[in-house]
Amino acid sequence: MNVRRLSVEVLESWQKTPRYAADLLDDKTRQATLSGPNAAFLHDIVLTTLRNLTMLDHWVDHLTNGRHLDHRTRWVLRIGLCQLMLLGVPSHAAVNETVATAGRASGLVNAVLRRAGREMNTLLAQRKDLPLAVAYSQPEYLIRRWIKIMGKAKTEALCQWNQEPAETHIRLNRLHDEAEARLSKITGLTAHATEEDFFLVNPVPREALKSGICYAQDPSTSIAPKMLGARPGETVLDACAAPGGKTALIAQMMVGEGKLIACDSSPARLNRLRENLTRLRVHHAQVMQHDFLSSDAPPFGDLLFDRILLDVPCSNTGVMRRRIDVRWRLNEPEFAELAQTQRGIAESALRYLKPGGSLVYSTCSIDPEENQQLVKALMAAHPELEMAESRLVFPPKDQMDGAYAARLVKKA
Ligand SMILES: C[S@@+](CC[C@H](N)C(=O)[O-])C[C@H]1O[C@@H](n2cnc3c(N)ncnc32)[C@H](O)[C@@H]1O
Repeated sequence: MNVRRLSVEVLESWQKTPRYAADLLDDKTRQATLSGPNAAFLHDIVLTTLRNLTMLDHWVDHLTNGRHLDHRTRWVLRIGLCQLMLLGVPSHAAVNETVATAGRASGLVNAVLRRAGREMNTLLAQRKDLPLAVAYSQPEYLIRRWIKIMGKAKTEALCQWNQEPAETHIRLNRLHDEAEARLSKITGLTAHATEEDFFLVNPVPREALKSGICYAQDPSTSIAPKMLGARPGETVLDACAAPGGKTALIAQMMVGEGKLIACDSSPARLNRLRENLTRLRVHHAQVMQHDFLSSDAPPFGDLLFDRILLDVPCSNTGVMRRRIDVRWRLNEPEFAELAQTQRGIAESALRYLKPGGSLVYSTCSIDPEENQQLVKALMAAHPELEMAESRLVFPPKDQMDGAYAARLVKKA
């Protein structure tokens, strides 16, 4: 099984389809029945290549003297350089195995990778002098936008953060009676310093996740549900709920008492939400399909809620380390489009908030257009709203995924 050939296949289909790299990797791993070190190596090559795409292209262009290359040859060179320059694969293995996948371009690939071996130290040393967009492989418009928002030092810290492979955290699911006892027997868990019931895991405890005693989620995902502060007996709406990480935590806080309605507009994502809630033993949530941008009456009728969580769709700029596709799929006009969607969902959901009730608006974005500016405009249009608290998580400072949450109270 040639892992290099498989990685080129995954990267070529990533370029042709809008599918996520992680999903393509899962499919390929299954089809090729890869496991253990081979599966891990395939993941490493593909994700490291995508995370360093601009840097690798800079090297490809230098080492080929700017020669025009077909798509496949470029991917072969990128994965070859990725192994040599970034993954520390011994040069004979990186060169020979990559050349073997190159077909008619094998002569060129061989010459370029051998030249890279000779120039490696110089090329790596030159990285620090390159523009941030090249050295950290982030789109130029994002770098410009971030420098304007937060200055160069914080932008560089964020770029550095985004280049590290993401760690996996799990949350202990207290709705499962045996969760605590069973989790205590698992090795490789480190309790999170500040977020209760969250653990850094290595390796990922797949059987424990399947059994529902825990759920894979970053500690930052608990901020909005905790800010919402749902209590037993209340009537609570999670308006954009799928796949359900936050719904499950809200359900745990309500200890099964009261009314919890979990909505989402996407039927496919609602299926995942139902599966997750069943596995996590969330029995009292009612799952309903509703598009908060449509003029349809909501399936929960004229119910008003004590608390509403609005975990709206967003740019995902807080989770770019984890979601490698984001930087290459997002474009600048989308920020304004997203803000319009977010505002529309917020306007619609506000109608169902009781006087005296709380609405938590949250995103996994670090961009003010989707966060502070949006909430400010919403409050300006709704003088009945008061800001109770807000928090922006900045990954390099807080050492977790980026997120924003603001709790707005509707005056009684
Ligand atoms: C950030 S995700 C929610 C994540 C979820 N809260 C969790 O913790 O697992 C945003 C969700 O909003 C849903 N969504 C997008 N537009 C919507 C709309 N107009 N009305 C309701 N849900 C919508 C998407 O399908 C997506 O599942």
